[in-house]
Amino acid sequence: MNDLPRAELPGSRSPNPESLILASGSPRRAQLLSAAGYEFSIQPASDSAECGICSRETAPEMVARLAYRKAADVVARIDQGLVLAADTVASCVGSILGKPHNRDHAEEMLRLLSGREHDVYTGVCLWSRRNETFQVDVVRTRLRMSELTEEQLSEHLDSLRWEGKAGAFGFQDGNDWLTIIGNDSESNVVGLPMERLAELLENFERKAEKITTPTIDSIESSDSSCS
Ligand SMILES: Cc1cn([C@H]2C[C@H](O)[C@@H](COP(=O)(O)OP(=O)(O)OP(=O)(O)O)O2)c(=O)[nH]c1=O
Repeated sequence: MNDLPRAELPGSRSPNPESLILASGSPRRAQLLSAAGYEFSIQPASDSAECGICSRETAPEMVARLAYRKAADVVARIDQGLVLAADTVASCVGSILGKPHNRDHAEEMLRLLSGREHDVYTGVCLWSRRNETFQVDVVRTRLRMSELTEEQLSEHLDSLRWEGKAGAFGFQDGNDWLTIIGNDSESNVVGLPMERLAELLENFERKAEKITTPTIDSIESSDSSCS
């Protein structure tokens, strides 16, 4: 056991002795972790960890891969700690919607989502530097967006609340045209599935995989069509 302060892991019977490092620049992820009482430091992954497109990937495969890449990027820069990385996208009628590049892109996404049900996926990667083990998981939340009027669309685009948000909307912004279907996780939409995260942290030592296993290849595809 080292001398670092322990990560506070609510609900955990044996707290992980490694300090928790959030590998994210997302203010929403930091807020969710703080609100749940976790102690952590922040080291965002570099932008290059998030690039890479593979046309054959599904949304859950993509968020798993990107969460893994973001964690790996930060792990390479630290000597100790338990790294937590995540990636969130929306998925609707076969299209994967990440963060919009500009207003037109945001409008295109919202017109696709308008009046439809869609899924938000968040991939989470926990990676122990001490043990060189990792675990990746993906959580889905199903939502419905009411048909947007032209006025609602313009108001939302003008507000710029779409910036930096997958699918060009923020569930946390309290829009009455967005609802979660069933009991799916709300925090998952905003960037971290807190209920699943607590379970992952609780069971991490038992379920994490050694870094040298072939599982890595299934996450970090070496396929040449994926750059
Ligand atoms: C769907 C949705 C996404 N989001 C946000 C969460 C994420 O910050 C963002 C998706 O982009 P991500 O690439 O997952 O995260 P990020 O670039 O903001 O931060 P980092 O890579 O450093 O971790 O969209 C909301 O805030 N509300 C929502 O309702």
